[in-house]
Amino acid sequence: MNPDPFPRLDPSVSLPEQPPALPVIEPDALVRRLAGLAQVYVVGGAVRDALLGEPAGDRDWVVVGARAQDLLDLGFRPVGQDFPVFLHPQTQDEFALARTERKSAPGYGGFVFHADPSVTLEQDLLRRDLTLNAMAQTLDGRLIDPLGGWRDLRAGVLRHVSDAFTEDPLRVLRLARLAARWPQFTVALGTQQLLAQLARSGELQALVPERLWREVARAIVSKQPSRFGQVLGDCGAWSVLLQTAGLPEGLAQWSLEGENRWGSAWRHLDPAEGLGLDERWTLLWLARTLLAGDDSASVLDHAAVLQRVWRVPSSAQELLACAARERAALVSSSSATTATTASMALSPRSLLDALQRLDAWRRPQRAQSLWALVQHLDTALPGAKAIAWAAQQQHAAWQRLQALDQAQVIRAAQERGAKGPAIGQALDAARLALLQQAGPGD
Ligand SMILES: Nc1ccn([C@@H]2O[C@H](COP(=O)(O)OP(=O)(O)OP(=O)(O)O)[C@@H](O)[C@H]2O)c(=O)n1
Repeated sequence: MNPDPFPRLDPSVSLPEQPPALPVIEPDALVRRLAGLAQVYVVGGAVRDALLGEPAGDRDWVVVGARAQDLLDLGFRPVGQDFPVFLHPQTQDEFALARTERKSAPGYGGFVFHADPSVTLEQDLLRRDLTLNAMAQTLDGRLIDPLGGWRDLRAGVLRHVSDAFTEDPLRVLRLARLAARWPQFTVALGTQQLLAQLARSGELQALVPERLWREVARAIVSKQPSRFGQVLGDCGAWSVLLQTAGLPEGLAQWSLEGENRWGSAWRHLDPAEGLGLDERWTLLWLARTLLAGDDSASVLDHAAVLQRVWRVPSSAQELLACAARERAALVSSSSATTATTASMALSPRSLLDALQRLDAWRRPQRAQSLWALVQHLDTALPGAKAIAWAAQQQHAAWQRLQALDQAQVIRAAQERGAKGPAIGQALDAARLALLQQAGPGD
């Protein structure tokens, strides 16, 4: 039997029985005026993070006892028509009228809101995703926690507030992303069932690519990214998301024939300190490619399609494309695929070709990213040693070539009457000569 690919980290959150005092919020003039005519509360992640003593992100507010016109009169800006959320004109904080909501049709548009001054804070908290996100605080620092958010935070449990959790498929990804942020947290049993239900429901197909990618991206750079993959894999959402983006079923499956290739690929990201989003994203796919064995050629092609569907930023797309090209070049060079590193010394010509493929002179940062990320591949994976070794040689060649006075080479070529491509050829020859002096794989 395979060892557990996801050993739990030591619990790092140890919280007292009673919630700590929350900071008093000093309202600005506009919030003070609003608080003069309605009750205002901070809700959601800002309260949760303050209780954990973690740096808070954006502040979201709930306003009870006001009408949309009251906020408009004060100068708040509506975020959309018929949606009871407004932006503070200076801080850009979101101020939402307390509301209840009900799903009336599949997809994103299908919500009916009910926001009027009679909706209470407790009713508003009930429509939220997780208990630990359904806490509020008053300006003077009083915690309002009718749904057991503190209890679950202390116990390290990600628990849905109500069955309405399933009304928004993004919540699957939000939950998985929070699990990656606090890897020691568990998912409550009933919540696991709702995740699986959502994965089966067809609702994940309606996710807007930008929102989907935003969650994936945040998870990839969080504390233990493999927990994100694991939570999505366990509930079946991962395969649905990949298949929706066009991956064939066999490649999209979270685990196959007793093997969990996706799980193993995600695990590469856990110790990937020092790597940014683009590098980690590429590492995930490269690891999955090497784990694919015979199917490996198609994995990176499918990745290229998926990242267009998910609107992955171009810098990440380009890095993955570089990895795909380098891998193809290595596979086609038979010496590089043999098991021993001694036989994998790349010739000066092939090193120079690789630097050109990587466009290393114009995009040195991207080449460095590729060289760095492949060092995180598990060397037990077929082909991983060859890739890491090739990257080291390319990096060493690149460093050696920094000694070349390119301006001088260009001047000398011009003095000989060279123009256009001939100058490029002169540079190439000078670089090759320098690498040859140093010897292959030196
Ligand atoms: N799909 C969603 C998105 C948000 N919320 C609720 O709205 C709050 C604010 O959402 P958002 O600002 O997107 O996230 P936070 O939880 O505040 O913070 P994080 O950035 O960690 O997600 C959440 O805490 C949660 O109560 C929800 O119930 N369902």
